[in-house]
Amino acid sequence: MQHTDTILIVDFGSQVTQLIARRVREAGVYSEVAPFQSAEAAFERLKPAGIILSGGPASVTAENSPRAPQAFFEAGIPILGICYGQQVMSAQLGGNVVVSGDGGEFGKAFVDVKSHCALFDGLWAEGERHQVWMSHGDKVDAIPPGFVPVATSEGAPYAIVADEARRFYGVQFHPEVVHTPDGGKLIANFARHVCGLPGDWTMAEFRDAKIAEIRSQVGKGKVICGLSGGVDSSVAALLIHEAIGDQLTCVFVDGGILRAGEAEQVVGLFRGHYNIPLVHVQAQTLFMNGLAGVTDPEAKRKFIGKTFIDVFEAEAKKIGGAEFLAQGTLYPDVIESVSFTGGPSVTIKSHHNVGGLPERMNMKLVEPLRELFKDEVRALGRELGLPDVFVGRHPFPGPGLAIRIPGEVTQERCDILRKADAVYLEEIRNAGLYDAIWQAFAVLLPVRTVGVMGDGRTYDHVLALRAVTSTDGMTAEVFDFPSDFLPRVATRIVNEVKGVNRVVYDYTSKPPGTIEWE
Ligand SMILES: Nc1ncnc2c1ncn2[C@@H]1O[C@H](COP(=O)(O)OP(=O)(O)OP(=O)(O)O)[C@@H](O)[C@H]1O
Ligand SMILES: O=c1[nH]c(=O)c2[nH+]cn([C@@H]3O[C@H](COP(=O)(O)O)[C@@H](O)[C@H]3O)c2[nH]1
Ligand SMILES: NC(=O)CC[C@H](N)C(=O)O
Ligand SMILES: [Mg+2]
Repeated sequence: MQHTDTILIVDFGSQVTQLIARRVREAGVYSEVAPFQSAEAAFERLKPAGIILSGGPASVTAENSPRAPQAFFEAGIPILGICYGQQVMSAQLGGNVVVSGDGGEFGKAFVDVKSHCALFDGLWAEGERHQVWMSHGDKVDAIPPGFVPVATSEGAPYAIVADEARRFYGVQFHPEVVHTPDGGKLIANFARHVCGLPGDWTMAEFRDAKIAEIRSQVGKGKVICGLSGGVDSSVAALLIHEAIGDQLTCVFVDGGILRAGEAEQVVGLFRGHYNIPLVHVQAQTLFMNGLAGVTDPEAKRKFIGKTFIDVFEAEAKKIGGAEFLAQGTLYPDVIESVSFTGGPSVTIKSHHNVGGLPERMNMKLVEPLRELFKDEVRALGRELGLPDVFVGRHPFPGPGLAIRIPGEVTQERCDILRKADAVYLEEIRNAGLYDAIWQAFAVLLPVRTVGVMGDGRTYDHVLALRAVTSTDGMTAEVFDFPSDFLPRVATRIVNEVKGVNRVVYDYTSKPPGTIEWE
């Protein structure tokens, strides 16, 4: 893709680098992330109007720690260094970085604005104090020639530094995370005001650029698209269909780990709205047999990821072969499974469509949504005219009910969970709460407790209910139901679902919990 008006983000391995890209896109400016190892090539290709250096886990003080290409500092374009990015810029331009003796700053902090710089235009004024989010062990203790400190914090005398002549800025905190309330505006000021970009980039442009990219990747080849009926794969399928028309076949897999009525609903809705060939594969036996005896969450995920691919490959054969497999992979799937850059960030869980993929794949991947977050995909879906029933659906993970049954997954347990989950979702819809919640589901625990029903003793499963709000699935808050709601659901479930005699609610936010239990 050739873009003018681009910002290049150099990734040093931070867990939140893509959030920088997202904030820049929110400011109406296109941006691309490149790992520091290949940043020079990306620079040549994009000819960016500005550069942002990300945070990262390394210490600038360590031997052989990553550096930015020195030529970037001589290119005459604005640079914003964030955390590690600020530290590396300081080290490379003649300042100094030390490991702070008192262990650093982690979490909420405040900066005091000491003097003005272009990042603050229309936003912050001298003498004000603002909340930011810090996560650093090292700090800059001498700034390079040309820089002045423009804001300080308790733990970082150089919380924000600026060299207005060269348009270089460094911040020790993370403006890209929501816990820095004005962070998005600081990044927008950098992208539009400092770099002088118009801020007119839109999802419509993303759509056009991706369609061109898909055409050039696929050529005359055939594509199989794993379609779950979720918003991600539906958007991916539409985009690919716009690009290559009848070279595309969609495949919906029912492995017995779907919710009640889901297969009929998805296949019906999709066939009702679109004229795209859709194969409905019944693979319940294959999945259930393979899951027998598997209790480790990562082993479940890897088995499911591999089995999905086996099914896709078998279907590809039936249509005379397909060179490409399309998936609705999003950025959060990627960041939690593997580091985006192959760099040093840590694996949290193997999403079935990324870290759960088998090592040898016969088909090449087409993943047009790989850089996007869920709410951006929803915006793209609306852009493509996807009906609200698809756009507004709660996310549902590919490994489905299997990762909501800690311990062994059996047909019987899936059936119990399916029933309980359906009651919970029905009550949520009846209460008009579906759209206020980001994701809601039940988890069947491998724990039995004693109860009393009809004067008899019961000894049955515990069911946990979860509901969260979120914008992108990277962080989540517990949903606060009206006080009569959960008791009503609990009563219905215990009365209607044989095998469950106790219901509990999960109050854990993400972090420290994840949304799913496995
Ligand atoms: N039952 C399924 N059949 C075929 N492909 C699937 C199935 N479940 C998941 N996939 C594939 O795995 C990808 C990732 O799943 P994921 O759940 O993240 O996305 P989604 O289902 O499209 O959207 P959502 O996150 O809203 O549920 C999907 O985009 C799709 O390509
Ligand atoms: O397609 C998917 N394949 C997976 O393997 C997978 N694991 C988690 N999820 C979904 O991702 C979001 C974040 O979930 P976690 O906080 O549990 O990581 C939530 O929306 C989860 O439902 C998955 N989606
Ligand atoms: N978040 C970061 O970029 C941290 C930078 C560096 N590793 C430090 O601890 O200071
Ligand atoms: Mg899904």
